[in-house]
Amino acid sequence: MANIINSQRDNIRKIVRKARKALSEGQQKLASKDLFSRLINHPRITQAQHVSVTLAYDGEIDLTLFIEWCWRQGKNVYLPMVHPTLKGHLFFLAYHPETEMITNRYGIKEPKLASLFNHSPEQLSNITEHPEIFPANKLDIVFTPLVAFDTEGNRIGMGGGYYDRLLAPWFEDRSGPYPIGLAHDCQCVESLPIQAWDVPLPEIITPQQHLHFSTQK
Ligand SMILES: Nc1nc2c(c(=O)[nH]1)N(C=O)[C@@H](CNc1ccc(C(=O)N[C@@H](CCC(=O)O)C(=O)O)cc1)CN2
Ligand SMILES: Nc1ncnc2c1ncn2[C@@H]1O[C@H](COP(=O)(O)OP(=O)(O)OP(=O)(O)O)[C@@H](O)[C@H]1O
Repeated sequence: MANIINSQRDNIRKIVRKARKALSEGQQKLASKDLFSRLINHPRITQAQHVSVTLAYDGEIDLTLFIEWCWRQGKNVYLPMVHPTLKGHLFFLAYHPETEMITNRYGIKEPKLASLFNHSPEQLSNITEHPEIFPANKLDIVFTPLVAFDTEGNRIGMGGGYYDRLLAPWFEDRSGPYPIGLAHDCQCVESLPIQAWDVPLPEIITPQQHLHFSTQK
């Protein structure tokens, strides 16, 4: 059964990734502008001080306009860094116009955490606190990337389990950072086959829609 679900999920990933990658430059630009207008008029977003975002990858919607607006507003912006040794875990690092960047194992740009390069693999596995790492539970909003979402707020991502792990405390008892999913409209499917660890989102914003879901455990 689990195998059937996994192959269905992989199929959906393949189809939706192809659809978003097929968007033209013009469609991407328009989508990015329309999403931007929605984001800057959202009360929870205008009130947030610490937000994590992502840099567009694999046809994802481009958040550059929004990121630059956050900087102008004096908000603190963070990007995920893939943990060098702990599988499936992310760190959040400050992102500003002068941040030195590197390309991670997936080909996504992320801030360079210079001092980490001096640590052994054993030391790296034990790092949870570090002056340059912003604690995830202090983020006001985690803008959550996704590959596909459905009409009940379920999402699947690229398959790393990074955001499911990160959002588990929020799902458990609303103790972690608040997630808002961001996507193109073409990433919506009718119904996703879900797994026990999947965290449904309370809100998903696309260029054309602002969806709210009542997510109960
Ligand atoms: N823009 C963005 N940044 C993000 C994420 C995301 O979904 N979008 N992530 C959200 O979790 C994390 C990265 N997660 C990822 C998980 C798997 C693959 C992946 O398998 N990519 C390629 C293979 C790349 C390679 O290994 O060379 C593939 O699917 O073919 C990519 C990213 C952190 N940063
Ligand atoms: N909270 C969790 N604790 C432990 N393992 C988890 C958790 N969430 C997901 N995983 C594991 O991560 C792997 C990938 O999960 P899944 O395919 O749902 O990722 P995804 O939703 O596509 O990725 P992401 O969450 O990064 O966007 C699975 O093998 C799953 O068991």
